Amino acid sequence: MTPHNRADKADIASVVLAPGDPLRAKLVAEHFLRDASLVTDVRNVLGYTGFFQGRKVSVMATGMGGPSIGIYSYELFTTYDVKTIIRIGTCGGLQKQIGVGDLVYAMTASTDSAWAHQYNLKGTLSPCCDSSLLVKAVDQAQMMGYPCHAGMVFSSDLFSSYNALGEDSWKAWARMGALAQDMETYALYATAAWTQRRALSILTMTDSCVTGEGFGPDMRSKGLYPMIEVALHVALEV
Ligand SMILES: O=P(O)(O)O[C@H]1O[C@H](CO)[C@@H](O)[C@H]1O
Ligand SMILES: O=c1cc[nH]c(=O)[nH]1
Repeated sequence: MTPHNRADKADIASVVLAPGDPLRAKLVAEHFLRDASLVTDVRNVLGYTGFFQGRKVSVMATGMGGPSIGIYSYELFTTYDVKTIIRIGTCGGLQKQIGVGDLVYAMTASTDSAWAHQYNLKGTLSPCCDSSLLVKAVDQAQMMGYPCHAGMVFSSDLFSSYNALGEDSWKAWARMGALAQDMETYALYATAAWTQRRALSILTMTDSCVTGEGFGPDMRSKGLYPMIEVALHVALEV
């Protein structure tokens, strides 16, 4: 147990899928896992453990933003000895070739946060995903016929245009090649690096900053199924 997780250590699998939204964790447990049970609900941040094709898998929400996923991932990697976290998140699209619903794999993350200051590095940290997870996820998407893009994502402390620079705040990051914007990948990858564990962020592009297109309310759960399917099949192989 931790201040943020009431599960017993044995109740958390060695691989955890990690959406921001607690209700997405519930959806994965109810629609994709067998024999899933709720193992933690501290602060209504829901975590479940069940089985996917015979493999024990946990799915636990992380909340929104680096500090929030930082807490949950740190506790999972250390107290719970989790080996692999696969984030299943949504993102804003920063490039025109990325369609609404496409998968974005974060090879590395850039950030506007001060997250890496804690490590006292004499430079700039560019944390990256685990390459073996990335290769498996690319293979899975190709086999399943889901469009996917791999590259750098921008993990911000701020949601999209909710900031003083407003609507065009993402453009400098897009020019530097960021595929998409989320809020958690940087802190997750840095925490995985610090604890010497493995992580991959698989994101679904739900809101294009380029075109203004996005998922309607009905697609905000069903439209995430390809990402969930890919993540679960990657989990089978780790
Ligand atoms: O859909 P999730 O996983 O929460 O991810 C994205 O959605 C939230 C913002 O709406 C942020 O957490 C962002 O990173
Ligand atoms: O961070 C996010 C997540 C979803 N959509 C966005 O525009 N930004």
